[in-house]
Amino acid sequence: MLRVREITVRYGRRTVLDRLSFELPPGGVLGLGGPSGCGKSTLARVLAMMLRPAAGSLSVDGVEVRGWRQRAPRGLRTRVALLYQQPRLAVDPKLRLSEIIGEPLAAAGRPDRERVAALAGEVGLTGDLLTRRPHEVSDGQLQRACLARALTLEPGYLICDEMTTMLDASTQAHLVAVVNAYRDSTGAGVLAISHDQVLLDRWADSRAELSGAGSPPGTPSPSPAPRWRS
Ligand SMILES: Nc1ncnc2c1ncn2[C@@H]1O[C@H](COP(=O)(O)OP(=O)(O)OP(=O)(O)O)[C@@H](O)[C@H]1O
Repeated sequence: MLRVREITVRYGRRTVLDRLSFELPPGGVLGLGGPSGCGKSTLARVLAMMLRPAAGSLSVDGVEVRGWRQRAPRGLRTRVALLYQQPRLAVDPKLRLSEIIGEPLAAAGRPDRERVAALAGEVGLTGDLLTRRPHEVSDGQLQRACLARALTLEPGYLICDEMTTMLDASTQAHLVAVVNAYRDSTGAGVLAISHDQVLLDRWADSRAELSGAGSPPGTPSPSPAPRWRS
């Protein structure tokens, strides 16, 4: 279980998440919607240990997270993988696709070409694409590489933050199918964040909505707390 308890996140003086509690169980796909700016990506970054909340706690399978970003213990950090909407912001432009997919394995000190090739095949990347760099492939091909990279260390939780928003229908369907197959074979928990109600209707086993925005920058709000509905 990925569990946040009473987390508060502020950007400057603005409170975006106010004492929010939330659980992502293993084994299912939870679809998360909510109006633009309500804090969905902020929550995703907290769950991936990339953003330290001002207050509250996060636990991963019962282990409380005490360090954030690079200070999070590797064993915890690699339990949760995050996929963004814009793959170009998530990769080193100098690396070849094979190196991008293999990054987590290399960082863990166990490079594994065969695993990289197998994952590339699963996400539908042909061998000729693996030697290319990000500027030589399409957004969809790069997102496929990012998904393969996210799966290399077999995370227990996968946070898909508008993962397929910029992509054509067939790439979207393929990536969702890869995530579902991964979920089926490993029992991972998936958080699917999207504005696309049709996609969430098809993809998610359960749904939740983050609603209520914080106050505009610099102005106090009588009720900045997002409300959680499921
Ligand atoms: N690094 C930051 N510094 C300051 N404000 C930020 C930062 N990141 C996000 N915000 C603000 O916090 C609020 C929540 O942003 P967030 O990206 O979490 O919302 P969201 O629900 O994912 O929005 P969308 O659906 O449009 O992607 C927004 O008003 C945004 O402008």
